[in-house]
Amino acid sequence: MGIQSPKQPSSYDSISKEMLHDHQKGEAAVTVSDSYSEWQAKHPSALEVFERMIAAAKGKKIVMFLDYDGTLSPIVEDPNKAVMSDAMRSAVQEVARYFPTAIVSGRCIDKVNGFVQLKNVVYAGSHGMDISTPYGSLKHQNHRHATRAVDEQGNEVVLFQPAAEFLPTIQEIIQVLEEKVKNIKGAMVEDNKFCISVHFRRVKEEDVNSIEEIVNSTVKAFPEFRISEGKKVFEVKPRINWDKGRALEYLLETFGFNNSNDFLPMYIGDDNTDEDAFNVIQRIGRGYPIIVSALPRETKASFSLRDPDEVMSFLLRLAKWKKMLH
Ligand SMILES: O=P(O)(O)OC[C@H]1O[C@H](O[C@H]2O[C@H](CO)[C@@H](O)[C@H](O)[C@H]2O)[C@H](O)[C@@H](O)[C@@H]1O
Repeated sequence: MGIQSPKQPSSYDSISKEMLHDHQKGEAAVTVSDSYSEWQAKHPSALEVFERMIAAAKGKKIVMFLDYDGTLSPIVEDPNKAVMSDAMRSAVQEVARYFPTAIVSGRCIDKVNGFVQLKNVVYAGSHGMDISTPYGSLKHQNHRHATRAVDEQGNEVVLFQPAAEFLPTIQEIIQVLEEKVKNIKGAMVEDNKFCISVHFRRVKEEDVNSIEEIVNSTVKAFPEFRISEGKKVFEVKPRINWDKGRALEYLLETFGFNNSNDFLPMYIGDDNTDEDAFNVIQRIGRGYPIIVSALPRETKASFSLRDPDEVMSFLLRLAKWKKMLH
């Protein structure tokens, strides 16, 4: 780790069961009883410790990983309207001018690409189960699930899709779920290509249990799938050993950092699935895991930012610092 990171709370795994029953509170995270300032003392604001962070990063190659929803765009009622502001877009573009940058989202790649609309970043969709990286300029190894392809813009890319074999079953599950939730007002099934999001943000409180039962009973018939919970959403994913943490490792290797010791990954995210990436950064013992949260919560992140506005300030500051060094 670049600078002394504060002592971490108990393991993320041990809290996941509790999370499954937390949806009535709304955000599927385990909140802690600390006040925000007590919590921040354990997870200092990345803006407040910025100078120390960059001092420790000197001479190291920062690699930036950014989650999308709740990090680059605020959480909104309608998932289709979670647009990113132009100001945030320029901040990400600026950061990506100086550091290899990846957007790692639960959304399918096409959707997140449509929101972000930047060419100088790489995209990992479906919680890291769909990674598209430009062919030729990066250090691709021989991976079983990687194939060369041409994307919609005509660029040669390498697609890494470890859950490709599940695509037909995912479509089958989507049909079943859509049929079953169609009479529950506000419920929405989102096709994220290699995973499915069943949203209940706009569902009446008394109908949330019915949604949970529908998801549980549907997925029971497909034992090769599992359910996790995010921010007012149940997510159905293939039961494979792949997550945002594994995606971070794959991307570090593809960016060419597997045999080097002068890189420093920064990962900024707000959701439970981002904890897998925070865990990897803690395990490799280098880098800055930063949680976006306006509430104290259990996390493996060492640092914090309150909301997407603070994320934007942090990104701009980082780009400005690097620009001044040039
Ligand atoms: O990994 P992420 O990029 O953070 O994506 C996680 C999920 O985000 C989206 O849902 C969440 O944001 C919506 C828009 O603000 C909100 O309406 C919803 O309640 C949240 O759960 C997205 O729609 C999901 O597909 C992603 O998996």
